[in-house]
Amino acid sequence: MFRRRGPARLATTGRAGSGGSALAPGGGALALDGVGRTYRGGAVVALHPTDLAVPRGRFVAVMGPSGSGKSTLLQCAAGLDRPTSGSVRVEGVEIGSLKEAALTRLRRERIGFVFQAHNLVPSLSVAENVALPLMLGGADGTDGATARRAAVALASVGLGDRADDRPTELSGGQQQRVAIARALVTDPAVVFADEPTGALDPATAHDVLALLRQAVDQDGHTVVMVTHDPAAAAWCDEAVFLAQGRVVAALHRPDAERVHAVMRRLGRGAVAA
Ligand SMILES: Nc1ncnc2c1ncn2[C@@H]1O[C@H](COP(=O)(O)OP(=O)(O)OP(=O)(O)O)[C@@H](O)[C@H]1O
Repeated sequence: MFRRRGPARLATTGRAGSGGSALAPGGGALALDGVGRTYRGGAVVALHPTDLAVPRGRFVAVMGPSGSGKSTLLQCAAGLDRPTSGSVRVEGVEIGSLKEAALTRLRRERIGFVFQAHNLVPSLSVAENVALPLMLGGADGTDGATARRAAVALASVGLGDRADDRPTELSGGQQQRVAIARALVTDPAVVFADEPTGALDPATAHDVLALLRQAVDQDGHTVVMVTHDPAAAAWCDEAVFLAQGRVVAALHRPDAERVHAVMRRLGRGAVAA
């Protein structure tokens, strides 16, 4: 388990002989056990076998140089890609054992996604966009309960008064907040955020990160966020650093300066913390 308090740690524990790394063993919201991904019959190793356990109610940043395996890790953890080795458990459910339909349902109901491009549907209202995961899951849109859940999620991101607008009537930051409401509306086990502030100016990025932090602190959500930005990582409880497909470092309660220092080291080719 991650520790809430304690000294900063750069050290990670390796899997003997595999180069994988673990912040901590155990279950919780998300657990990767020896998850690896290769391409071209093993010629390209995007992710070496990796262990990672994320307890509920944590905000975790995944960082590392370009090509280090961040997206690969995220895609495997979120059930968007099938790893070539190891297992992923979401709330204890091993997703590799699920058939495609069950995996789709798990992704829809237990996982939230926030991407750099928010992918809102322009022809739907803001409220309808937020309700979309519920509707796709078979919710009855006419009984009021779906609309109420969407309204609560929208209010939680401060956009309760924009429910009837179209996404194009909102600013980029507001659209990203709608995307966060949409990710949270199903009360997922884990929210995966891939560069959620990559397209935003610093002030707007600040607001979006504060919302994700609030989702963790106030509502007990779990967020795993890929980011290149040390200032974004500083909002997290933990930062894990990848280099050449391996977890090579971790920071507890990271601050931007220490994150910068690790990234500088990794940029110079140092892969051992
Ligand atoms: N479909 C694929 N076929 C072959 N190699 C791939 C494929 N997808 C990813 N890779 C390789 O796997 C490695 C990790 O890629 P990944 O996209 O996970 O890195 P990343 O850290 O997310 O990079 P970035 O920060 O630039 O988005 C890279 O060397 C990449 O070229």
